[in-house]
Amino acid sequence: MIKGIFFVAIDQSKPLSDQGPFDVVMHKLLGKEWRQIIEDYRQTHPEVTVLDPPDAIQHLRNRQFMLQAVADLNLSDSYGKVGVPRQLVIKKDASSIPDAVTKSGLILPLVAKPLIADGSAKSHELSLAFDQNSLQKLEPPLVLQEFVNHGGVLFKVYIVGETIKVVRRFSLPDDVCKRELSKNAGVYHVPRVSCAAASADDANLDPRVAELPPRPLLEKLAKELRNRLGLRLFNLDIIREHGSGDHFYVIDINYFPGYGKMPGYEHIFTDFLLNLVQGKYKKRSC
Ligand SMILES: Nc1ncnc2c1ncn2[C@@H]1O[C@H](COP(=O)(O)OP(=O)(O)OP(=O)(O)O)[C@@H](O)[C@H]1O
Ligand SMILES: [Mg+2]
Repeated sequence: MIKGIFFVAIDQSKPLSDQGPFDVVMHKLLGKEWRQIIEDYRQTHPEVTVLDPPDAIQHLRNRQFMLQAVADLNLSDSYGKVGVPRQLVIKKDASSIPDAVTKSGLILPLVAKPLIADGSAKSHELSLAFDQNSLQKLEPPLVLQEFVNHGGVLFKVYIVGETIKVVRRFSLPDDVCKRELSKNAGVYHVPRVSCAAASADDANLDPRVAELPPRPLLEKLAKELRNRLGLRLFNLDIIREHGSGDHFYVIDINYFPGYGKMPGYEHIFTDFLLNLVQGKYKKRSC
């Protein structure tokens, strides 16, 4: 029987005083970091199932390491290839960026992403740098990623245990660089396009852009990443390189994404939790 489910979520964009009562009590009374709180709770309550280990969740908060598992996997089969954009980490000193970019061989335009992605608004403020001079206007610590042309469509792949759901979303258009360059050279602040409620499902899109990634490819990718990341509840943002047909890039991985936007989430989640409990009981009775 499921007695209760606690999803411990700390909203990093708000001060602790504005958090829900559970988090505040935990923090204020114990004065500990959230990971330690869960670890301690797990030790003293062995009957409780922790859905995903705190350290594995923490790993996804750093964009330097977030996509490493996908790069290591280097997935390529008859259905397509999955990689990650080439990227460079800049920890400090904005004036060193132009040189570092030249040495790395990265090709402009570059997407600049804050190094830490912790759910706060600031950590999701992205910029596009079009020219060498504008690079020193960026604010480290950050990750610089090559912009991959992808036809303005992104695939959000939701993973809940062994279930996968894919939805199409609008993304940055390929000509954003040309358009912004004609207005003013420099740094363009990227709006949070993929969070917009609008789905791209009904839009009149070029079928070569809109076609979902092949199911067998996604299944293989999800299975491998579940194991490599050690997580069950996450999503992948995937784009298809424009004109490549079957070359995909994972550009972002989020832990416990907004599942409310995943079609059929009520049933999927209920089944996931019930399977978990049944699995636990089976183990106990063996
Ligand atoms: N390497 C890239 N090439 C092309 N477009 C990119 C690239 N990286 C990011 N983008 C665009 O920027 C958007 C946001 O990037 P990303 O998902 O990495 O950041 P985020 O902070 O997690 O944003 P969000 O929370 O909106 O997903 C993507 O949805 C996509 O439109
Ligand atoms: Mg994203």
